Amino acid sequence: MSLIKLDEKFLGTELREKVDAKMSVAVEKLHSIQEKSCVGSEYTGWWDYPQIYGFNLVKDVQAYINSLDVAYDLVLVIGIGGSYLGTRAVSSAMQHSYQGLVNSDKPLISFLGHHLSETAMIEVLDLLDERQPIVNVISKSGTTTEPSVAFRVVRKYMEDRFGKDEASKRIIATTDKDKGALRQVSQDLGYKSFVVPDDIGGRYSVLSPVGIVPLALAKIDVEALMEGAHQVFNELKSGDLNNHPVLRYAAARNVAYESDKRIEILSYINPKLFYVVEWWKQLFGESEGKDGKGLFPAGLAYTTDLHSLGQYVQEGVRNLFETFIHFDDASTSHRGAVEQQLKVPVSESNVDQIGYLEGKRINDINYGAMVATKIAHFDGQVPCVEIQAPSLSEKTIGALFAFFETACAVSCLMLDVNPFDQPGVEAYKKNLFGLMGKPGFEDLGQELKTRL
Ligand SMILES: O=P(O)(O)OC[C@H]1O[C@](O)(CO)[C@@H](O)[C@@H]1O
Repeated sequence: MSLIKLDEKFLGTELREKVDAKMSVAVEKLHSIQEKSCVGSEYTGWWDYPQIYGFNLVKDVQAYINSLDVAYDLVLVIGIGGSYLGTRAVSSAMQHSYQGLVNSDKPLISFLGHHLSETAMIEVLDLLDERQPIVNVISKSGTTTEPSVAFRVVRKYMEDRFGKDEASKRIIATTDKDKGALRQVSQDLGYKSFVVPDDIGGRYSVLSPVGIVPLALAKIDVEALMEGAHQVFNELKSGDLNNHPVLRYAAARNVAYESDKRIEILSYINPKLFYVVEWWKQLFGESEGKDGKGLFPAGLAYTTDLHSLGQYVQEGVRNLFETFIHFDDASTSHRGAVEQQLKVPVSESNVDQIGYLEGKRINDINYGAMVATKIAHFDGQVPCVEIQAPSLSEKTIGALFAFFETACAVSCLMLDVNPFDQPGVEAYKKNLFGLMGKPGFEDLGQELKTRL
């Protein structure tokens, strides 16, 4: 039985039949990934990564962390896109939302290098002042502008505060095994370093050292994360693949696209999943949005967004396909791993007119709102599927990573696009080089300035 399930009831009969008819193609595309015969096959190192490398990686990283001779209470992750989103997805979901303000034996985790906001950088420097930081700078290419700028700022801060020797013990680099400026800097300054595998692109890299090192530093259960992913990859190696939720989700997206849907909304009812959805947006956006094709990946937080964008989803342009994501019973306390429940209190007066909810768990009301929304959206011509996972944990998030990575690659192949490149991202990067005067981009810079 699959760890993650897919409910297709509200896809509608017509689309469900179309999904059935697509399943042989989905299975064939999965096999082309497994056999490394698909387009972009040189970047399929994420497939089955837990079994091949992941569990050993976890042991190596834990051994390294146990051998650290600096104390820390803050992990600062510097990276952008696939070099930070997976880590942020897991840490936001698993740590207390007010980590740092409530009692906890776990370090705070913070992020930089994913923007160019001076104010936000200054605020992170303020935070570093309050803490004993350890820094993990992560860039596969080692040359991305945003993390390079942030790292230069933080490196100076660390060297000024701790001196070069101790700073080099508090900085860990994760980058290409031999290419790029970050590899050079870490060799020159003696940083501990980890390698981003050649055959894994940024957005598929969360289970590699890119995610495992910072998450382990933050004392998150990375072995369980790996175990969850391993379980899903294993499920996809045999059995009745025609009915496997990963492939049915990929086929449902494809069928929705062919039925003129152009936007996929990933809806969630637990605010702690915000960055899981941000991770998903990069995964599908960079993988599928090319050659003039692809569903635009959007995220909606319910019930919050029902009071802002809900009107559009119900009655705006009918080009939407919606995927709901639901974890069973997500109320475990992140302070002590003790199951906690919260019910609507009984009240003598019913002046607020919610007496009918007395004694009900908030979670049950929340799920009720999700089901109500799903039916309403289906009735408003938005075909919907629901991804159902066991209770929120490192293991289920790991399973979800494997679920979405595989579904994304299959979905792209069904659309005849390369799931593993992102040529379109270069356009803004080149323009920025031109406008900021990078050597070699002077002519482009001149030309752009005449257009301003
Ligand atoms: O790890 P790097 O090389 O800094 O790249 C970060 C991100 O930038 C991109 O190359 C472009 O957005 C992503 O694919 C990647 O996740």
